[in-house]
Amino acid sequence: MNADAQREAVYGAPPEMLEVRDDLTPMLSQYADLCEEHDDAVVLFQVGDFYEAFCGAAEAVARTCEVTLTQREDSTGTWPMAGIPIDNAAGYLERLLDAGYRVALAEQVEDAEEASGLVDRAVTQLITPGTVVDEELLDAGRATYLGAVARGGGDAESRDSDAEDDTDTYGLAVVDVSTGECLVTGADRALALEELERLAPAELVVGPDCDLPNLSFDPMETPFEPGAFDADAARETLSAYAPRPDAVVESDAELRAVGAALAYAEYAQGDSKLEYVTRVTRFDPREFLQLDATAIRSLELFESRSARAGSTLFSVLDETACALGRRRLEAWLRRPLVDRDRIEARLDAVDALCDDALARADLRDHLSSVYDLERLVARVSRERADARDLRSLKTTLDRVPEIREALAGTGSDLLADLRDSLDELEDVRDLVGDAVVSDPPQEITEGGVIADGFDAELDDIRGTAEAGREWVSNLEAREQERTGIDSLEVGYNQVHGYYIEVTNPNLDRVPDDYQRRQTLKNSERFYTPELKEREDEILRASDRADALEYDLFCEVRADVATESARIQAVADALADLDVLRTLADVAVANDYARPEFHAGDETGGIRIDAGRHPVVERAQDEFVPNPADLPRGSVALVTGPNMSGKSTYMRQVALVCVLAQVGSFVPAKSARLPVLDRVFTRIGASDDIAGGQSTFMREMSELTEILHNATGDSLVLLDEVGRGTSTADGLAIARAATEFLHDEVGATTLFATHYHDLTDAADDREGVFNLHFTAARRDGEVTFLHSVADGPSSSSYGVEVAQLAGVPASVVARARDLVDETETDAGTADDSDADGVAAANGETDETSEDGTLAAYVDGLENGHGENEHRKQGTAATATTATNATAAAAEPTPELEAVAEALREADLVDTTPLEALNLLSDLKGKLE
Ligand SMILES: Nc1ncnc2c1ncn2[C@@H]1O[C@H](COP(=O)(O)OP(=O)(O)OP(=O)(O)O)[C@@H](O)[C@H]1O
Repeated sequence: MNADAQREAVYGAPPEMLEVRDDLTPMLSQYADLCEEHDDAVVLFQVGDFYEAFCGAAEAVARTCEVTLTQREDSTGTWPMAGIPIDNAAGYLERLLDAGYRVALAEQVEDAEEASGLVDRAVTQLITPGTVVDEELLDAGRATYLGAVARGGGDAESRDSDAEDDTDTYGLAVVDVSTGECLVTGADRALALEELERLAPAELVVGPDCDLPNLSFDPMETPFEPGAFDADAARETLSAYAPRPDAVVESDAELRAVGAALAYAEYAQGDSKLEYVTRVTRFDPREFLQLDATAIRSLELFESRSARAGSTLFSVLDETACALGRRRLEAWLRRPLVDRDRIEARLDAVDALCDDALARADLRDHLSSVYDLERLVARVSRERADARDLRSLKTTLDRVPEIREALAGTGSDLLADLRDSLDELEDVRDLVGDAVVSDPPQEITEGGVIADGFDAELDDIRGTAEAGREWVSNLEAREQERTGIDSLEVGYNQVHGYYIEVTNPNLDRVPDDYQRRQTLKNSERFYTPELKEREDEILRASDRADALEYDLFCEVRADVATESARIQAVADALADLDVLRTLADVAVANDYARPEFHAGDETGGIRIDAGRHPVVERAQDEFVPNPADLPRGSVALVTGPNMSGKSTYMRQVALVCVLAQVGSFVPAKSARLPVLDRVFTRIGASDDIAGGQSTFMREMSELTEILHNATGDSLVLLDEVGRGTSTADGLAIARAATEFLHDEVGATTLFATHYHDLTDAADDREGVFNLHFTAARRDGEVTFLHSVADGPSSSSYGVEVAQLAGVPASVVARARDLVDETETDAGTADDSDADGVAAANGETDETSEDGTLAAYVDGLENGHGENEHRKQGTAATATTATNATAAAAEPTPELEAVAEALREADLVDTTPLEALNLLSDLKGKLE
């Protein structure tokens, strides 16, 4: 049984219970019913302070949560049982979710003390990765989406079977059940899938006939009634959230997707409308800079793949003061803009804040005491908010006037608009302020929640209780006087209530109206009829007060819930403000510059003066800024040795563009940019290996994506494309792709390559040019300069990298001889101009054709230092080289062993780091 099947096996009513169904105790019968109704989840059944599971589900819960498996015995049998405490259920629920279970919480929905017979229970909440609302299970900095994908155009039969996949429309909708955010979009299959990857919902319901490939993220796929995807059913669901459902969506597929997403969200929340979903927002993916999952990953926006854990663009930018801002920053980074006006509006706002340190500091200060309003208001609507939540709402609203004040002097249209949309919500604030005490208890059923003066009846009841207590507190003195017993005491305990305590020696002086309550070793406890009456009065009043307080609290909460839309609008503005002030803080702290965009009718390229990589610069003592001047539609071929800075450079150009379109300042002295429609990346030959596809196949399908979809407004980064096959084929593919991108697509392209021969492509196309990174070599030591220069690279420094890695001196010396021989034979030592930096420094410069370690090894394998592609062109030279090598030296046994290990190494899939490890192993072998 696979893991999914194993999980599903414990869903539904336990078969052993069904066998004795009619004989089950009422409680277990209720359990079996609920399991049958919710046969897509583990039902956790509230029994007092615990959630219990039985039979197979109990075993799964015990195993997953590491709790004891016990038994419940009754006349019908012995049932395995496992329970988790309700008070700290979150950690256990998280374990169940992590293990891939879906959980249905069956809670007691009536007061156990008031129930006559069996307590009523119902499933109040389904807990799955996409529907969690519990704060402890949510990531504060990320939206948790549940997604639905639907395919348009009616059912499968009526769809034109000859139609191409991408002519079909797909709809995609996501709902964040914890905040009420609801987004819907539609596009052709490819674009919709790309958007799906970008939104990466934690859970997915998939409509009929949808054809989804393997996704790069791992959502829980939930089977959900196909009927929810019917257009009519979907329209019906959506109409509860939008008065004119067809005006919200633009296609049948979108309607089906958003209808199903909302229906599933409702189902998960106990089949009720989600009042806090106050807006369904439709967007077109083309309204944003399209970054597919590969680009998001390879640009390391949110996840770092290097050893520098945590070093992502997001982590560099994340100076947000509150969770609202953190989630908004994430959303902005995932979807940079393409609308020039909106970008400029954000940039104006950041600019204004950069100039106003005081406003920035004030905003940060106020925003840092802002609670997660979106999730708060959702809890209020779901009737899950407690008194502390309402106070947190008030604390947040108290900050609004101050935030408006801090914005008063800042001159930007966007900031002014945001300031205007900061409704101070005085009515809500005053209501909560008047109703709820300032430091309320966690429980809302045990009193102490509602403030004095809020409700006359409550004040009256409290007055009665208070008067009773005062009477009691004076009783001691009165009774001491009446009885003459100075040691007489009045006390209270939970079990017996109020009492008058008299020590044994004084018992003879006890008046007649004293009635015995309790006998202790040295004393007796009494009560009087009057004391009993007062006690009942106090207790009645407290009970009534508690009940009334609860009712009043629920009324206040419901009143606040009716203002959800207004509160959400404030949350929205606060989130934007926090991101804008964060971007300003980051810009000032890191010396970023405001980017400029080419005017509307200009079609300029990318021009960056002294650009830096925002993440790498943080990890370096000294980062070398580099310029970029990439005319629109040009292809820059970037060569240079391993470790010289090619990837960093290419990524930094892309990151500057992405940041600019987010509305952020950029790490550069200045930048003049086009508005890009997409950024494509194909980076690293051994990256992103998807199951079932060879590295090369994967590489080629990504290349295909790019060649098909890039436009003249796109930026394309290619790193070592073609390396996964033979040199001749790889070079040919790289060359053809370069020509196609230049001639047909017109996308601005940066292409890092070790194929030196590719650099010739610059000779016959004006828009193709060479850039290179170089290193300085002095006394056999190599230093990477990390600065970009015009023209192709001429030196590989592969031997120096080997030396840096600790390859034995004899091997390094031999390799150097081989390189020298190759260069002499090939007569290619004409590169002094190309490596201008090194030459200008008076350093020697050496050349090889191909900078990869693979090429170096190829040379060894062939018994000479020649490369395959070079051999093809100059057979005569190759012969000479072979002779020269043969004459040079007899290989020693150590070298033979090294050569053998190298022969066996699969260099196609070898990363530079692995290569260094390999070299270190070889060194070990020789030693
Ligand atoms: N401009 C720079 N200033 C300072 N250090 C840099 C710069 N660019 C890169 N580096 C440093 O050099 C290291 C290697 O850079 P990078 O990975 O870009 O090289 P590469 O040429 O792409 O190498 P490979 O061909 O092996 O992939 C980086 O991790 C960084 O530490």
